[in-house]
Amino acid sequence: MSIPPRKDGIDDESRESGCLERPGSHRPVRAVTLAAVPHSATDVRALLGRKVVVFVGLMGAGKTAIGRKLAQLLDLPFVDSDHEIETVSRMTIPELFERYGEPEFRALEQRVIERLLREGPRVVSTGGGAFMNPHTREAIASFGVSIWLKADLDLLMERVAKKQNRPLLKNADPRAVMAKLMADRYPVYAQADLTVETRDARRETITEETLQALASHLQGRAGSGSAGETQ
Ligand SMILES: Nc1ncnc2c1ncn2[C@@H]1O[C@H](COP(=O)(O)OP(=O)(O)O)[C@@H](O)[C@H]1O
Ligand SMILES: O=C(O)C1=C[C@@H](OP(=O)(O)O)[C@@H](O)[C@H](O)C1
Ligand SMILES: [Mg+2]
Repeated sequence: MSIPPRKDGIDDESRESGCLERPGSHRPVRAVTLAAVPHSATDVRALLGRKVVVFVGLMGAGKTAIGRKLAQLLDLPFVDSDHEIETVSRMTIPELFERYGEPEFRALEQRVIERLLREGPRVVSTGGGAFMNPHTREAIASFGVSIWLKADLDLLMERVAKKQNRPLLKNADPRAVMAKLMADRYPVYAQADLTVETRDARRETITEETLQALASHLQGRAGSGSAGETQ
């Protein structure tokens, strides 16, 4: 009794050798797919050249946390624009909002980010409202590669609940405020050069995924000479 052929039509010898024969041809074709080789941080650093990596996105997305880790991987300086604002003003963000109001905070934020962008290659994590300013967006487009770190509402709310340092959320219904900010800001964040979806995963995992997304983006630019992409 002969062994019935397998349903997929591939004989055992071909399966073991990883070679298939195309119907009507005698040239063996490799049936194995090479996994994409991850890019090293050194490659990405070289591809970046003088560009600044800029994180944008809503409060709680992890811009500060992931930006810091990515800077370590790339061996670049890390600056968080909110921390820089606090240093130059010698006030906390809530104090600035309270004493001078949001418009003053936004003006200072614009000046600080423009300076940081001119100071050479680095990773900059911005505060959630910074990218809404058209001048800041323009400066980021000239000097940087922008990454929108995108998260869902539940994750954002879980993360921001840990600290009471975000004046916009000092409200009876912070979830409704965040939902409104999502509706207002997402079309603008979508103008970033690339989007990285984040989730409840280890910082190291999200940072590595960000590195690979950045590599693909920069390689695309290097290869095609195109201005950029939005995912
Ligand atoms: N991948 C992650 N896993 C667990 N906690 C995270 C992660 N990313 C950020 N966090 C935490 O969530 C909170 C908000 O992150 P943060 O980086 O400050 O966000 P953003 O700067 O976008 O507002 C912080 O307490 C931070 O430690
Ligand atoms: O979304 C915003 O407008 C803000 C986000 C905050 O930064 P994070 O996004 O780092 O929390 C901080 O800049 C300020 O409270 C205003
Ligand atoms: Mg932050």
